[in-house]
Amino acid sequence: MRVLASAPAKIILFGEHSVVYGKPAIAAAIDLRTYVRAEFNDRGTIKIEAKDIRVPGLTVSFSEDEIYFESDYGRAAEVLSYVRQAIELVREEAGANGKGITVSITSQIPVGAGLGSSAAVAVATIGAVSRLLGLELSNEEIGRLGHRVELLVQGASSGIDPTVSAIGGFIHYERGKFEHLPFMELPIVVGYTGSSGSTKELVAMVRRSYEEMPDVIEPVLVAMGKIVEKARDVILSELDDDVRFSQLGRLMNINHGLLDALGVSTKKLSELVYAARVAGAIGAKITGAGGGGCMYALAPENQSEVATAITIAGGTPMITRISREGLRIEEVLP
Ligand SMILES: Nc1ncnc2c1ncn2[C@@H]1O[C@H](COP(=O)(O)OP(=O)(O)O)[C@@H](O)[C@H]1O
Ligand SMILES: C[C@@](O)(CCOP(=O)(O)O)CC(=O)O
Ligand SMILES: [Mg+2]
Repeated sequence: MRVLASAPAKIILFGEHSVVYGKPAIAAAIDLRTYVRAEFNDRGTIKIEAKDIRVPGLTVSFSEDEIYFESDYGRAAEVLSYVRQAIELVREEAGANGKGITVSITSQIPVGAGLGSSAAVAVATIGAVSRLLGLELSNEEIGRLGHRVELLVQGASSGIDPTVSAIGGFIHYERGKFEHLPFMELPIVVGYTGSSGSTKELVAMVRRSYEEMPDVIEPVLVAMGKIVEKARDVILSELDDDVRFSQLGRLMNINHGLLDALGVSTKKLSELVYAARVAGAIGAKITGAGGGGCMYALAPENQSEVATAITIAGGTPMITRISREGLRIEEVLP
């Protein structure tokens, strides 16, 4: 038997980092996907073929008639830990420890770019392997298992990414509880810096600041939570789109300033944010953990000008759409 599952990337519209401290956040699944194929093998091992992951540190030695490859095995094992933990967790849930499983991954999501590649790969793996083992899990339950995978690998995780990747759409999330917000076409442009940041390291960095200066950092996190509640009110309001977008844009700019205050922006991210605003975006901010990765801009009237400005500033623009669908079982072959 062979199962192919896919799960989407996401953007965090408001509230990354503060969501780890129990504050609310708003996120949407987007139309970039990670595909995971799962099948049994008879060796009793876990085998992972990750076609889009590059592991640095490969050394190749050439002698007359032989070639030797050496790689940093520790790094390779670490990079694959989301997939491995996802498989182990599902095997345990299914009472199938020791069952040989091969998974093969292809992904459209840039890695470490704030678009939730870790959650998408965990959710798609759990979806494919649970179906393979005959476990009947709802997408919501798969989101919760994805959260456990992120906790095991990162040490800390709010759970918003695996939740939105599993269930799709546009959500308000707080401490494991989510609410679907009405679907809306968001006129956004995502700008990718081309560099990556590790969520595990950035979340740990914010934690250190919090522990060193709780009186300073706590009010920043509280303000972020208030931005999210205000944004939710605006999204649910009956206001005209132009008024709603202009209020959301202002909230995005304040949220970006606070993320910068936490130290998770970079020169390049800030350059893309300012380039987008100068080109007419009504709001622009980091999305995801930061330290590289992506920003997004709200540009109801001038998406293409904003995309050009991001390119001129050295980034890669992506015009994405919200994905209503979360985890999807694409194919089950006997
Ligand atoms: N296609 C993939 N195959 C295997 N592992 C992946 C894949 N995409 C992402 N990952 C895992 O997720 C990690 C990146 O997650 P993270 O630091 O949270 O950044 P983000 O979720 O923003 O992309 C990678 O280092 C790797 O461990
Ligand atoms: C920084 C954080 O709020 C979001 C991280 O998203 P990403 O892994 O950078 O896509 C962490 C979390 O919510 O667990
Ligand atoms: Mg992640």
